[in-house]
Amino acid sequence: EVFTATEDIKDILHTEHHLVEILERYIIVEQQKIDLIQKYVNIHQKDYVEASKDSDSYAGNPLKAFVLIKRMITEWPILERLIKINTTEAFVKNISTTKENFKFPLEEDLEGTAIAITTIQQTYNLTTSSIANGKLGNTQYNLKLSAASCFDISRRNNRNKNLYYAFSWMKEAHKKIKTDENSSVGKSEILEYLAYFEYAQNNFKRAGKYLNELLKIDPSHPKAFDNKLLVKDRLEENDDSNNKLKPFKPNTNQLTEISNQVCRGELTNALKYSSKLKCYYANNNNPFLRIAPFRLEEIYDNPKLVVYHNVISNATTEVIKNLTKSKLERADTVDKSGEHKKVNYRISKSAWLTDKESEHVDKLSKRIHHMTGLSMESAENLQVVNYGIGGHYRAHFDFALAKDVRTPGEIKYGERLATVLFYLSDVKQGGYTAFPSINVLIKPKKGSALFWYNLNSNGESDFNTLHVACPVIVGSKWVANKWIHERGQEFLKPYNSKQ
Ligand SMILES: O=C(O)CCC(=O)C(=O)O
Ligand SMILES: [Fe+2]
Repeated sequence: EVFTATEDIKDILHTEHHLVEILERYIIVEQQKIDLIQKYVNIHQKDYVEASKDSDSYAGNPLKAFVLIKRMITEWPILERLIKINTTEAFVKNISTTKENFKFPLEEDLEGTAIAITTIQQTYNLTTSSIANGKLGNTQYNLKLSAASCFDISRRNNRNKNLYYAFSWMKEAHKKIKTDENSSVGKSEILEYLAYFEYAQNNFKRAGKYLNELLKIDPSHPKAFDNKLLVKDRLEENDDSNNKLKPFKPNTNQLTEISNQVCRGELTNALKYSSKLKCYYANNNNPFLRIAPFRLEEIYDNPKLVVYHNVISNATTEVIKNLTKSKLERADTVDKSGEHKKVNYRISKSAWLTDKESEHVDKLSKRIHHMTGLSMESAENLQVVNYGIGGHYRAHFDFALAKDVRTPGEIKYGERLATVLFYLSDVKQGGYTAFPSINVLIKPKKGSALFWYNLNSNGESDFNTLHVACPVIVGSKWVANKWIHERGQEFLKPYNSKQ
């Protein structure tokens, strides 16, 4: 699928462009054909008008007869052949090779993108109307969704039992259909859904209202009449408990709620990227770094969380992204049985790069050693990630939990002691890294890196390192993870190393 990495969406844009070029060529060829046929028709009609005035003298004129016969003998066969030339076949073949050789979206991409819109909406508290009219966050884009698109998003939410948003998008479709005359979705379909949603919320009055509206435009609607009787019964029951409204609520849970709040920057005293604990140039007593020390910003003390500014050059970020592009695979998680599973709480594609693969990757590992003072002996390869539409990763720890199965690497090298998270791109809107337990929110900045310890000074899992990749609203987010394990750090005593 393509929606899980914005890099792949770019390919889709190229695919459509290529298809349109084929269409343009097809139009030219067909147009030439039509033009020639039209020319023949015109000549005939001109002659015919003249001949019908006096067909005897027309037919008796040797010159006119010659021209007519010649046209029939020589030009008609050409025309016949021309009409028979099958330009469609080559065209169809061209289209299907394009579909084979270019990336083409699937139904699951449409589904994934619709879900992504709802995720963005829920995380950032955006109204359906504003999104449907092209507004994302504080930015107005030049795009309005049609009634049919709103209807589609509603139905997908309905199928996923996300009734709050299904209802909201259907109301939006209803609003839009009033001005959308050539809509591919009918007003009666929308009204039928709205009546059903109102009924499900015990709002029988409104359900009745929608059914009346439906019967007005479609008096023989197969279900509307029966449903109206049902609604009437419920209204006449006069049973209070029955008539209590049960408004839909967004599906959520406490952890999602807190994650969303921190992603929105709403948690009280949430530390922002620029709120400085301390900012200084570090050289870690490394002679290399005395010349070009790292610009380091301390964000949090316990767990230790720091940002290194401008730690990776533009050239290196581009090389790393390019090395990754052909290898990107949908991020999955490994379940208890050891099976890889695609999950909707992690919308991204990723690939691993080894130090051997490129001197840029190798240099980066050495740089991490100089930055952190930690040994790279037990570090994992570099994981490069490109997020997709609404790309995110729900609240998680980078260390394994007690219930998780340990990978052979984890058994051999110990836990993920520390994480270095490089930002390989800026993100236009959204896509922050958030730490709900300590109210820290970090805005991705191309070239900087976030570093934190996952284990406390006793080597125990630090649950305050819980973190989220907040949904990307607009933009392409690229990051790279380097996980450093316990093994190899024994003599470095990194735990208590205070600068
Ligand atoms: O992309 C981010 O902001 C965080 C990524 C992350 O936590 C991970 O990949 O483990
Ligand atoms: Fe993580």
